[in-house]
Amino acid sequence: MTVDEREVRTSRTAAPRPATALATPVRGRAHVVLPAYNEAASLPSLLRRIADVARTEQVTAWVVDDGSSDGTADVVTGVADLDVRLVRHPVNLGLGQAVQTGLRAALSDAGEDDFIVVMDADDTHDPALVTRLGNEILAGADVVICSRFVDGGDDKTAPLFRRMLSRGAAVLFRRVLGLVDVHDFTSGFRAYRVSLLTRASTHWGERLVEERGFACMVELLLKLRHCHPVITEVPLELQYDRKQGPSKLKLRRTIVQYLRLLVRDRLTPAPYREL
Ligand SMILES: Nc1nc2c(ncn2[C@@H]2O[C@H](COP(=O)(O)OP(=O)(O)O[C@H]3O[C@H](CO)[C@@H](O)[C@H](O)[C@@H]3O)[C@@H](O)[C@H]2O)c(=O)[nH]1
Repeated sequence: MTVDEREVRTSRTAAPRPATALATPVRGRAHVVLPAYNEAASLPSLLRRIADVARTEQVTAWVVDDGSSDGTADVVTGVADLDVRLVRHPVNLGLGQAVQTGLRAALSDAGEDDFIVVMDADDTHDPALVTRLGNEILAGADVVICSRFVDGGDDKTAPLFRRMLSRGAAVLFRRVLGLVDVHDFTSGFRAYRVSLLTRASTHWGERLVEERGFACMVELLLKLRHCHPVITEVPLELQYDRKQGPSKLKLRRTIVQYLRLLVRDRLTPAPYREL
């Protein structure tokens, strides 16, 4: 089975896209947002791998250095053959704020045919998938999730307790939210159509991402779902064996954040009204 023949699912809740008979879709630039906290050891290798993708794709990488103390900002400069932009938080504001900063920076520069990718900066995500993500967006997807939990995806290189957390969260969110076509709610590797993020960002402004930690990925999906996006998934083989140093995910804190997000979504629908 080739990669392209592997499972790709489309959200059943998606509203039909209006006919754009006269417009020929154009493959735009990939804006790759990399939220980074103390990733000086991993970023050089990751940026080189993104530069390889930039041989065949138009790519801008947006590194958001979130108050790192290990010289993360210093390793970002001077990557050959890659357009890299650095945005810095003077102090650590957390993953959620770094994602929001990166999305806003990329949106301010992106054209309507471009697409925005968010991926981890720890070199465990293969940037070669960016091409596949662009194809999915061109084919009509609004959100593309790189999923560990569809055919062809896996997270077997990750520690057992981390795998249990991600799978448990996926089962819980699918059941409670009824988004049955999404299999990996917490993946940090995704692509978004620019017009979708612009709409959501205009609506929510600074509140687009309120979660500070890893729950921000789920929060974004919950908010975007009110725009009735077409959501597809492509398989992700997590390359956790490339990781330098320990995970920054705090297990108990993240479980609490996931549960709080679910309760808030169920009990207070007001901020999540239709867009
Ligand atoms: N800017 C910023 N980035 C942060 C912070 N904490 C973590 N990150 C960034 O978030 C990414 C993931 O952090 P890791 O510490 O590498 O977590 P992981 O164990 O690889 O997380 C895996 O599981 C998560 C939950 O399922 C997934 O969300 C994630 O994509 C990945 O698969 C990295 O790019 C890391 O720099 C922070 O405070 N600020």
